[in-house]
Formats: sequence, structure tokens, C-alpha cells
Amino acid sequence: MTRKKQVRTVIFDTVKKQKGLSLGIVSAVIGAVVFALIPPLILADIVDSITAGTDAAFARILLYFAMLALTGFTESARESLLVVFGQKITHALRSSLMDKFTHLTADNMTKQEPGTLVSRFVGDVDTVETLFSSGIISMFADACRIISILVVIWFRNCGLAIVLLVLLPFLFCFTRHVQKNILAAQIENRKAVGRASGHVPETLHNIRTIHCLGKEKYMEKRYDTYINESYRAMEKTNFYDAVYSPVILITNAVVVAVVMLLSASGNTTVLTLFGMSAGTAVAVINYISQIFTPVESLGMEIQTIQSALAGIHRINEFFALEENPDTVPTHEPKTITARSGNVPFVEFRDVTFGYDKRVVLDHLSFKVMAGDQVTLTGRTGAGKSTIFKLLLGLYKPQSGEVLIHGVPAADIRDDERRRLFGCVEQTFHMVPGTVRDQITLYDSTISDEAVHTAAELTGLKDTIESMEKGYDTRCTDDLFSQGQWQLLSIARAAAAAPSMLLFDEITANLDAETERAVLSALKRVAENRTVISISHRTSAELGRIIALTD
Ligand SMILES: Nc1ncnc2c1ncn2[C@@H]1O[C@H](COP(=O)(O)OP(=O)(O)OP(=O)(O)O)[C@@H](O)[C@H]1O
Repeated sequence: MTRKKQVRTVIFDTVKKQKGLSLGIVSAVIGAVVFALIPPLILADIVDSITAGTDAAFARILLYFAMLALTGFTESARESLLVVFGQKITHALRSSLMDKFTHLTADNMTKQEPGTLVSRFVGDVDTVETLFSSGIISMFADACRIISILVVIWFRNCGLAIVLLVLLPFLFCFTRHVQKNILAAQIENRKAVGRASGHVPETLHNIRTIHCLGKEKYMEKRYDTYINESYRAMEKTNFYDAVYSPVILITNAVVVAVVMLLSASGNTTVLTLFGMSAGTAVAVINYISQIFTPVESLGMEIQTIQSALAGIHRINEFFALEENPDTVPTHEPKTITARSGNVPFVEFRDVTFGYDKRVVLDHLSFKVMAGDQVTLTGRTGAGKSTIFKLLLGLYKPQSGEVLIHGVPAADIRDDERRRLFGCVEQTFHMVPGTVRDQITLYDSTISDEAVHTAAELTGLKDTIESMEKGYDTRCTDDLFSQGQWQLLSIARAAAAAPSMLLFDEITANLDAETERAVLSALKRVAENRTVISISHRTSAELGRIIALTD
């Protein structure tokens, strides 16, 4: 099932939750547009009074400054409220992305590249924030400002209004051209940055192989290529950024000059369109600079919006990925572990499964009864670990059924799954925290007694208790040897007292002596439990053998 979440729904939910803030933004936007129109009109009046030889009332001068202050105040209120709103959106989006990530199907989760994922959580979400702090709402405010100024100019100097009406579409086309090129360059840059950020963890992950094969230069070169691609894309963006603003400013200056020249001409026809009083001239110059400023920022805002759209598109793609179904069980909760009798603990009934189009398991059938201890063997890539993934409900079979006590494995609830299965893999995956946290995995239902018993069963008790802080020692990579980590892994599996243990080649990376220690711990923990283990080596085999053949 896929939750119908999209960037749009996250934004609407935030607007609904932040009603006061949203209302404040709307008032500040309207206030800023209206108040910005008034000062030039008052100024025109004052100048006309002075040129007519009458006294410019002190109150009017005060009002002019008060209006200027009010315009500044509403504009900064708008900016501040938009920044706060943008941060609320960022918070909501990151929470939703994390929620989505934790619900992804195993298949989708393993396909995520770390670099791309990070750029989605950080870069793409930031672009959506700028959509609000300096994008869509500022653009709407600027559009309202342009229209309102045009209307006022029309009543004061219709010739200038006509000039602006002719000029603005050209400016708009120029702006669009610049924006399109900037967007293309930004997408190129984002891809290159994604590749570069993915390259660092990839290098770290494979550092030993790189050193062994002497591939340091190759890795450096690849990183340089990604950085250069990003640099070239950034250069393109900077070029268009640098060209855009001067063109707008020069046009502003030319329009003012032309209108002033025309209004000073003696031609009566020209004067019917461009003639104006000294006060109106002052107001008009003011308005012209006011109309060019929003046109200039409109260009930047459209650019912000376009790059945010690319970010929104990528986030929506992520939101559209398939999720694990909400485990609404088809069975009564807490009944699976209790079932026994003739129902097999595990049954693979004519199971066919593969990743993408490649078939890994082809019509596989076998049963494991409660208390059985079996070992899966087969050539590498035969699908042994895949059987575990199906058992744990991480994947569903393409045909056939994987049943745990008669219930499809994928339908088992998460809390019940930990009571059913204890899984030990080839390597230990540490969680941040103490030795106790490694064993309990933060499950508060696992008592201290269970933790101690698990440590004792695996032979780790003395080692842990000899540490200064015992079970409360914070774990670091060098706290235990490889074999001891593996024993801790077995303790983790045993602590929840699961009905079944799954061992995936747990002695694969160990020397002979450590292997013996791990195997004897494994045998103690496996006593009276159902066990399925994967093994290439006969020494590690446990009970009945199920061989996977081609
Ligand atoms: N998440 C995945 N996406 C795509 N292919 C996968 C995935 N996991 C495993 N495979 C492929 O499926 C096949 C079976 O893998 P699996 O790990 O189950 O084999 P295995 O028998 O456990 O092998 P080994 O003994 O080497 O661990 C392999 O060819 C592997 O490359």
C-alpha cells in the first residue's frame, strides 16, 4: 500500500496547523503592496505644493515618512513570517520523508543510493523552503505590486503606462529565457552534486579494496570529474545571474531618461500623453524604479520556483515509492507463537521468487516443524539468504506461499516478528548505545535478567562484566573482537527468547578457534529451539540438510 502523501499535502497540512502564521503572511503581503503605493503620491503632492508656491503642510511630510516606515515594516514582517513558515515546511517535509523511508519495502530501501537520499532530505527540502521564503509568495506580492503601480501610473501619465505595457512582455520573455537556462544548469549541478556526495561514502565503504587494487588515483579522478561537472554547471548559472540584473537596471535608466525627455518636449501631441507636473514627475520616477525592482526580483523568484519544482518532483517521486503494507493482520494478534500441533512452523509451498526479472527460487517447497534444526546449503547465489528475507516477510513470493504457522509471513506484525525470529547474520550491525542496547535493541520488555542470561549463554558474561561500566559501556568499533561481536549478535538474537533462530553463515569470517567458540555458543542457544541455518561448511551444519539445487 502507498500512502497518498505528496509535497502539496504536506504544505496544506502545515497551512492548516499554522493558521495564525498563514493569516499574518496574507495581511503582511497585502499591507506591503498597498502601503508601497502611497508615499510617491504624497511626495507628488508636496512637490506640487512647493512648485505652486504654497506651503507644504508639515503633517503631509510627516505622513510621507510614516508611510515609508510602514511600508518597510510590512515588508520586513512579510519576509520574517515567510522565513518562519519556510522552516515549518522544512520540518514537516523532513519528518514525512523519514516516515516514508522507514515504511519502504525492503526492495525499495536497498535500491536507495546514500548520496541521492541525502540530497533529497537536505538539498531538495531546502529548495522547497526557499519556495516560501523567497519564491512563490514574494512572486505573488511582486506581481500585485507591478499591476497596482501600472494602474496608478495610468491615471498619472498614460503615455508612460503604454511604454511600460509594451516593454514588460519583452522583459518577461528575456527573464524566461534566462530562467530556463539557469534551471537546466541547476539540474545538471544537482545531479553532479548527488554523484559527488555518493562517491565519498562509496570510497569509505570500499577503502580496503581500493588500497589493495591500487585504485586511489582512479577514485580521485572520478571524484574530480563529478566536481568539474558541478563546477561547469555552476558557472553557467553564475553567467546568467550576472547578465540578468544589469540588463534590467539599464532598461530602468533608459525608460526614465526617455520619459523625462518626452515630457520636456514642446510637442502638444506628445505632451497629451507624457505631460506632467513636477510632482507627478517625481512620483513617476519613484514608481518606475519601484516597477523595475519587482520585475528584477520576479526573475529571481521564478528561478527559485523552478529549482524548487525540480526538488518537489524528486521528493514526490520518493513519496510515490511502494511502502510495506500497514500490518493489519489477518490473524488474531499474539496467537502465532502459541500455535503448534501438526501445522508446520515454516512452510514454503511451491514458492517462486526473483529480484527484478531474474528468478532465484523456482517452485521451492519444504517444511520445518517446531523443534526441527535444519541447515540450508547450496552454491553461492542459490538463494539461501533470500529464503530468510522471505521468512522475515521483507519480500513477498511472486507465486506460492511462505507460511509461518499457517499465516503468510508478510502479514505478521512487527512486534510478533521479534518474538518469532532471532536472526544472526555474517556481520554484526551496531546500534548507537551501550552493550545492553546492542542486546535489547531498545526493547524495554527485555529484562536485565534476560540480557544477563543471553550474555552467559554466549560466553560473553565475564568479558562484559570485567569492563568498568559493564553492560552500560558505550559501544565503539574496537570494544570487541570480530568473534566477540558475533557472540554479541547471538546474544541479541537469544535475548528476545524467539521461537526460531535464523543463522546466516555466522562463522564465515572467523578463524578456526573463534569459529569453535561461536559454534558452541550457537549450540547452547539453539537448544530446544527451531533453527534454520545457512552454511557452506560441514563443520557448521546443524540437523537435517535442505540442499538448494539448480
Ligand atoms: N536486493 C537484491 N536485489 C537484486 N538482486 C539480489 C538482491 N539480493 C540478492 N540478490 C541476488 O539474488 C541471488 C541470490 O542471492 P542470495 O543472497 O539469496 O544467495 P545466497 O545463496 O545466500 O548466496 P551466498 O551463499 O553467496 O550468500 C544472487 O544472485 C544475488 O545477487
